[in-house]
Amino acid sequence: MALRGAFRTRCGLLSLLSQRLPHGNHVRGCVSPFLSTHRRNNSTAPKIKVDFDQTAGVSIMTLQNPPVNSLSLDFLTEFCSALEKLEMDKSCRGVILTSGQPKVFSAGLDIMEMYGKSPERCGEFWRAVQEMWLKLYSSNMVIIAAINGSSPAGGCLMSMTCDYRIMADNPRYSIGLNETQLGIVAPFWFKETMVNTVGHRTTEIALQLGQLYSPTEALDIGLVDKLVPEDQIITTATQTMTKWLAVPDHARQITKSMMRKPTIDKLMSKREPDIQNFVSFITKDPIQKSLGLYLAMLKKRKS
Ligand SMILES: CC/C=C\C/C=C\C/C=C\C=C\CC(=O)SCCNC(=O)CCNC(=O)[C@H](O)C(C)(C)COP(=O)(O)OP(=O)(O)OC[C@H]1O[C@@H](n2cnc3c(N)ncnc32)[C@H](O)[C@@H]1OP(=O)(O)O
Repeated sequence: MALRGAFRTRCGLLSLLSQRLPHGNHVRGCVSPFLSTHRRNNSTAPKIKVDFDQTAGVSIMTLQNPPVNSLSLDFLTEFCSALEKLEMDKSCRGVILTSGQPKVFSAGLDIMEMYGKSPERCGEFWRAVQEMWLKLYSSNMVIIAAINGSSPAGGCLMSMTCDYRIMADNPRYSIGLNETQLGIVAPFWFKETMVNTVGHRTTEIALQLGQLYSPTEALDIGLVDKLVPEDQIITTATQTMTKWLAVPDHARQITKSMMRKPTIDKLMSKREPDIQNFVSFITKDPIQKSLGLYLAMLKKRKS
């Protein structure tokens, strides 16, 4: 049933894009799903900047994958490797995640990684998405998200893996799991991460509608924990970190694990079927057509 519903994607995509277009700039006419070019970030520049304050034991990880910090395979690989290094460094007890790109924390999974790719490549990509989630969600460090821009879908997932979320109080920004609006389905571990964050009923509504929330709405439902003016986001995250690091590590870590272990264990025991499920879903023709349309519309709304 879920798959059948998800195949009715054209309508969902169009309605999402027309909702998102600023100031009545609606999609006009028919958009070709065929994309001959797409500006890619093929740069070899580091996609993650790590600034470690040895005295405080805190690293700031700045996401810098222009233009919108989409989670590509390269980005995820570099991110996991940087996080693993910090995890293994006993002098690093806390991480602040933030974006180096204007207006966007992360645009979520890189749609180009799911469009027109071989099943093998899609599988490799999905394993990297799982790995990012597993590393963040099970980290022994305190992780605080300093959400200084929009954070849809995978960007919201990334934020929800953190222990505390501070968002810039700018009504132009939005956050949420909007997958259904793209005609795709948030996997069970996305869903459970959201349930663990905002509760079952709120998640049920949010996921079915593919709802994106303004910062004020996100604060209301508990999707973020604090709103601050954008220029205060890092100082607030640093102050919050000091409070969290005042708690003895072992007690905090065991408590965190107790809260999150059932969800982590569930994905660990279903990793391969979850990859197969994703590959078989995403490579279906109707899903591919929808993703193509969505990408084309993302570009078109600029012109
Ligand atoms: C039964 C179930 C079985 C299995 C499970 C199956 C499926 C689950 C599968 C997938 C789950 C996916 C989760 C995701 O994360 S999907 C990604 C969703 N993301 C979005 O919808 C965000 C789209 N982007 C935006 O809304 C905006 O770009 C923005 C608000 C983030 C920023 O707006 P701006 O106005 O600042 O920037 P733009 O001009 O829109 O974009 C600039 C540039 O970047 C390109 N782009 C934007 N987002 C993405 C993206 N996610 N991936 C790739 N590329 C992206 C955009 O096209 C522009 O490109 P050009 O400069 O025109 O080349």
